Amino acid sequence: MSSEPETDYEIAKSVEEQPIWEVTEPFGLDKDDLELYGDYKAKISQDAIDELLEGDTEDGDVILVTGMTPTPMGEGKTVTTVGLGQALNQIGEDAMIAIREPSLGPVFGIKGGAAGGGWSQVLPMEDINLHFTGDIHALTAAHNLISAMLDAHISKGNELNIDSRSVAWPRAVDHNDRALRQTIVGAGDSAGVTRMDEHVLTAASELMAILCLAEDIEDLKERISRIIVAYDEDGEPVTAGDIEAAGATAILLRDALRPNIVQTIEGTPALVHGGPFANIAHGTNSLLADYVGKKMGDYLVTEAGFGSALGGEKFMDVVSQLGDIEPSAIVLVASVRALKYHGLDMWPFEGEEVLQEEDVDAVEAGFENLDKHVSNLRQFGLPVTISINRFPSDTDAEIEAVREHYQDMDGVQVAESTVFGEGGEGGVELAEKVTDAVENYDGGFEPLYDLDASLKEKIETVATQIYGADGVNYVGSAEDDIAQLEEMGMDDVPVVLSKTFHSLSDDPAKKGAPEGWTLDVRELYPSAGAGFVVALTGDVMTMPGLPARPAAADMDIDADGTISGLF
Ligand SMILES: Nc1ncnc2c1ncn2[C@@H]1O[C@H](COP(=O)(O)OP(=O)(O)O)[C@@H](O)[C@H]1O
Ligand SMILES: O=COP(=O)(O)O
Ligand SMILES: [Mg+2]
Repeated sequence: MSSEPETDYEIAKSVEEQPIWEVTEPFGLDKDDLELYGDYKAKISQDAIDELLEGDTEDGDVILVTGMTPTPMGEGKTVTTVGLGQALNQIGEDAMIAIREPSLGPVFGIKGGAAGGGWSQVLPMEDINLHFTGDIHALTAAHNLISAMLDAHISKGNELNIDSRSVAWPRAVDHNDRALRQTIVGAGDSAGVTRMDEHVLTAASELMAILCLAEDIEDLKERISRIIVAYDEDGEPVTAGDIEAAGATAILLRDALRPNIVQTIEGTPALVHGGPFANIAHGTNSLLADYVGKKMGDYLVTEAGFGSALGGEKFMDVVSQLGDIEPSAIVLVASVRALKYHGLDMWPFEGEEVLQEEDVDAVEAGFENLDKHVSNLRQFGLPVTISINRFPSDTDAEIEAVREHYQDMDGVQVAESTVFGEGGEGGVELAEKVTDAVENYDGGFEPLYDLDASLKEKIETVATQIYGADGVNYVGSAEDDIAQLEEMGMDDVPVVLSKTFHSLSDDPAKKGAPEGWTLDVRELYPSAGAGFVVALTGDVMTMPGLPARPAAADMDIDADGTISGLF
């Protein structure tokens, strides 16, 4: 290792971690409240969760970190969440953070880990990016138990008269493996029914969403039993409860339901729990982690995936209406590289090198995208602070251009953040501006739609007011799906729109703030256990694929267990 640690892994290994109970103690959790997984990782015990949630401690303020439409590399929401949490503690506040658990898919794929980076990471990063406390493995096992019980039912008498062509429950795996997108199961099993099947990434499993929304074991089991796994010959839904899978599935998730707690590089307590992506699911960590976090701290900094039109919108229209949580302030992460990516209208993505050359004109041309995210977020009645996440190649002229463009804009403030390179110290301006915004917040938060609006009204509200579409085309099975959902009484729930994260529109090639287009919704299906409806647009993959040379190709481990290539 060179004198100065350089990679995320080297920086993480250069830090002396504290025993996790010493990190949580000042925030009200002592060693007896934790179920230790070694000295640096723990789950919070059910008794401690119950005590926190039933206690009369006032909830802290929730700061939601979202972002502009990102390059495929990501623009630093997780880094900013960790860095801002550290910065708030540096300025004397009691702040917690809550983030999602990384999936092995992107870790070994393109994007790499999701434990932050530089001097704003959660530790132990290699555990968190790999097996952590086993929650995602438990989810995968639980998901596939339902699949196995469903196929056993179909091939052993099929008492429920399931139409094997209408199975609605895929299999799951926690890898980006395009070869598993469409599969044939039951081949060669003489008693079995050979049928088409598919695999989703575990992050896209409805069980992941359920784990992130369930409040206790009873709620978990009840949600699982509501999962629609297939339809019978009369088109009636068949649930996981109908095939008697709810109890066993809940057993497999018993421990996974409890939030994990670790620490940041600077010793800020970090809840890491659940991992739905925001393009194919609702995109934020578990409600239980949020509930515990806002009891433990005066501030809870949490992130929602991809750009604000995906994770941000879903946090405020879906999560805040399904759970007891709402933000008091928004941090909108912007980067010079993403502004240039939009300003240069770059698609397909040509790599970060092109975006590292100084180009103030391209930065200014990219404001179209960031302006749209600002105006979108202001519709929710929340104060917005733009955090310019400074990368090493950014120049003062580029940063100044961003500051100038937003410093006099109504309803928004701007701060430069160097938390990647400097940890909490690099986020003091951001922390001071965000706490100021929270203090002056008038409590005007409102989701964009009421739950009693029709499914079409909800979809059209998001499409026109957030994505910038002129309207919505219902193609494929969408109209029939809506009719069936209304008949099932699944129309008074939030809608999770599944859409590309590369654009505000449903066309990944369109950068900036596309106008004069219509959103195509091609299919809708119920997530009856999670309590929302998913609407599919474009050709978003619930099973991403690996590139020809994935990040995994550069990973290695040496004789003493030192890992390289994990970032
Ligand atoms: N200011 C920065 N300088 C250098 N690298 C950064 C910076 N911010 C983020 N990164 C890196 O960019 C990638 C995306 O950051 P991340 O916080 O995961 O983004 P997001 O959560 O928005 O997807 C990670 O590899 C991270 O380490
Ligand atoms: O769901 C996506 O999350 P990130 O934007 O943090 O990668
Ligand atoms: Mg992230």
